[in-house]
Amino acid sequence: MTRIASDTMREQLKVYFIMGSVNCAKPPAEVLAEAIAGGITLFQFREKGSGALVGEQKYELAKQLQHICREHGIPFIVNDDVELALALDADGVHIGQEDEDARIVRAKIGDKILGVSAHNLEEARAAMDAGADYIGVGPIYPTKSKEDAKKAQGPEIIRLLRRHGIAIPLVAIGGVTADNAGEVIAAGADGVSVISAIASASSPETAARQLVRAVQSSKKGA
Ligand SMILES: Nc1nc(C(F)(F)F)ncc1COP(=O)(O)OP(=O)(O)O
Ligand SMILES: [Mg+2]
Repeated sequence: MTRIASDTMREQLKVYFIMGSVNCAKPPAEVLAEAIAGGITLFQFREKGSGALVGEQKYELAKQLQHICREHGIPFIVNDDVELALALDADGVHIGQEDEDARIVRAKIGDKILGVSAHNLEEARAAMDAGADYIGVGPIYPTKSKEDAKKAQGPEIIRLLRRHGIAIPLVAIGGVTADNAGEVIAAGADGVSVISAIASASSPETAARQLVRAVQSSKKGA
């Protein structure tokens, strides 16, 4: 296995759905299947926050969601929990600044996809040096999906990183919706990552489809 090519990573980042059981009004498997039908390009299992599953229940839910992703050719990324990602042979992991060191995680996961959160130029450069395949930048807008989220920075942070030569695949996260996705792509993001915009929607399929359209039309306009 070799590391994912940047162009392939950029394609996969287009509409990146992140979810766990606490984010879903309907059964998570149903929400994920609908999101995939709506055209999401990547999925992250993020079982976190008050009421999140742990242990065997968390493992079983992850396996169930990974199976749905595999059936539809959608890469399955695990948030934070590197051991779970290895146990499931997931396609990759996402870690933040407060999680395990990126270099150590890269050594553990070999050529699997490694995503790293970055909030500024220094963190973005460090993530690249540590071998990240993409960076998650945000929160761009205020978010209710992450209890300890930092202050929203707006699309300007994306423009700043690109202006300083940060060319790595980059996904914007934090309060992104179909209404603001266009300005995030125009600022230089390769894709958008969402939790509640899809997970809390009455129709996750429609919500995903609207995000896909918003990203595609912004890229066409580029
Ligand atoms: N989970 C994430 N996924 C992304 C992605 F790029 F994938 F969109 N970007 C950022 C985060 C946030 O990661 P982190 O700062 O560790 O907080 P948490 O573990 O609570 O999510
Ligand atoms: Mg984390």
